[in-house]
Amino acid sequence: MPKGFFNVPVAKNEPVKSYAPGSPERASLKAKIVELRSSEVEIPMIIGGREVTTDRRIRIAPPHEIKHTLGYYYQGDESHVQMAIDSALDAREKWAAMSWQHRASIFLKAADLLAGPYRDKLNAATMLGQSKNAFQAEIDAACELADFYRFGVKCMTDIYKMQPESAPGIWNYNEFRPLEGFVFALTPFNFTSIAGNLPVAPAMMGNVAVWKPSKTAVYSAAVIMEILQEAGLPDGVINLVFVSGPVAAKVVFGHPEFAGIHFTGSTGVFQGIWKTIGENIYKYKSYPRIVGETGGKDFIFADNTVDRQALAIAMVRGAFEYQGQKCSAASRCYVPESIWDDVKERVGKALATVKMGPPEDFTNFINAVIDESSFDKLAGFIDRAKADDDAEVIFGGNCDKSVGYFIEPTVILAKKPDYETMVEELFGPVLTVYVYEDEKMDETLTILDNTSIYALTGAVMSQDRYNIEKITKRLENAAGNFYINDKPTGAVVGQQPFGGARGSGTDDKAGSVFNFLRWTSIRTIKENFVPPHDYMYPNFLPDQE
Ligand SMILES: NC(=O)c1ccc[n+]([C@@H]2O[C@H](COP(=O)([O-])OP(=O)(O)OC[C@H]3O[C@@H](n4cnc5c(N)ncnc54)[C@H](O)[C@@H]3O)[C@@H](O)[C@H]2O)c1
Ligand SMILES: N[C@@H](CCC=O)C(=O)O
Repeated sequence: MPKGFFNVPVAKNEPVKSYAPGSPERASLKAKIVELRSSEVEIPMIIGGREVTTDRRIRIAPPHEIKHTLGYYYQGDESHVQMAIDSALDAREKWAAMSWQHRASIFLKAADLLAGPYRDKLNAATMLGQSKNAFQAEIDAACELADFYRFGVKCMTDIYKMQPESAPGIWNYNEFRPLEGFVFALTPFNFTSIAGNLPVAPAMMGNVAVWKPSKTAVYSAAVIMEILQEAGLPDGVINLVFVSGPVAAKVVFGHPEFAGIHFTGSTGVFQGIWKTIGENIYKYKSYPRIVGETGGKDFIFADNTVDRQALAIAMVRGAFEYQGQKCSAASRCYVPESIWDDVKERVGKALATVKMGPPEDFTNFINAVIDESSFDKLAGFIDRAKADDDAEVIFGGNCDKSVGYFIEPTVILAKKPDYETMVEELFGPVLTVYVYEDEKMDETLTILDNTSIYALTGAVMSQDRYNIEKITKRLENAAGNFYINDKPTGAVVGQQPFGGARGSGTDDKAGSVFNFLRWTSIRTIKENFVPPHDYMYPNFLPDQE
């Protein structure tokens, strides 16, 4: 047990490196990319700390160069999920009993390893495996993941400090127990940091986990696991399996010791999971914690006082960084008629300079979308917009999957506010603009609020403080992360706790104390120092004559 009340190192955001021409980090990252490209890796599952292979070897290719082979991973089946659960439960007692400062040390060390000696490897794996440019890999894989681990330790200790009052003669305290059972971390392809955070946040609170990453992010997941093992994570605390979602779901959600899910991904998948958990509720020892951050239809709303150049850049960066594959990406924009021609020209000017191609060429802003099914889905929306009277493709619109899954940054002008690309999450480099009549601002805000099922991120852009205040209030429930005069992407751990409501998730705010509270079951203990020796209250005594 700890012999002292220890302060943890002060959490600070990991500084973002520039990768500018001539910088040492640029040379070192480029060398790592060459190294990773030149050898094919074999990626096993990691169950109970052991490497597990199968006879199903799946090829991994960069989305931007589908003929190149980065390596292979081994696909498991139901037996591997069961094995992962068994290993997690075997590790549970010892891990749950470990002093919190030793748990903290492991994750602080992991943060330093990934921000230091592993920075290039994790960034390069993210660039090659998920087709991210150097800057986008840096803010995600290196910085956001290091932030998740360092601020996670702060969250854990802030929670441990949450203690009740004690009246004279008694002592009350909260004990923050891990959940009884195992946690399932089910992670998406688009953020290496999210994948690395979802199994770790419960583990920091003393839980054990089964982690199933997206099949299109196995390459970087393996590096995260390597870092955690090097940081000293004991065997079985986090078990990495490569199986399909439904296979994992079948075993995990039928298990009596299933204690919680930490999910990030699409809304439909989360709703299906919630339903399955509900149907199985009688099987579980405890009520499982259900934490899910899901889809978005994120917006920018501008009025006619807006700084037009700032709006145009927010549209381009907010919609097209990482090919729009951020849950936070601006995908619908409302612009008043009086300024639209000017804004359109500025957006067009910026897009004319945007380069598209593989991330190995650091001058490319746009890389490929994640896989063929995403490419086909996006191309379908764009083709329909080209043919539809209710829409017009005003920029981009070309799609080519001959070398990799490339889709030009595309802007669609919607002639009605509920055109399909104003409503549905596309998850790609497609921004839809609706031009409203200046005098119909209030009506347009109502439309915005009612157009989609989501409420993840949104931005108001204006220079009129009355409008900023009014719109911020009016759209109170339209976004869990709301921005004023900024793009709606790029939330930083410790600064903008992240998560949405409505169809966008349970809004438990990843990387914050609100999230960490979900991974503990509090036992409150009361000790009475001098217990009474008589059952009588004073009022039972007879009146004195
Ligand atoms: N709100 C947020 O914080 C946030 C952050 C990142 C991504 N996202 C969302 O994630 C989505 C993009 O990521 P994705 O394409 O990897 O999501 P996805 O829902 O397709 O997959 C997420 C995970 O669920 C698994 N899965 C898929 N179908 C399943 C099923 N039937 N049963 C069990 N598991 C299943 C996948 O294999 C993957 O590991 C977008 O909708 C995006 O908005 C949200
Ligand atoms: N921190 C990121 C999270 C994006 C999720 O996909 C952002 O705010 O853009």
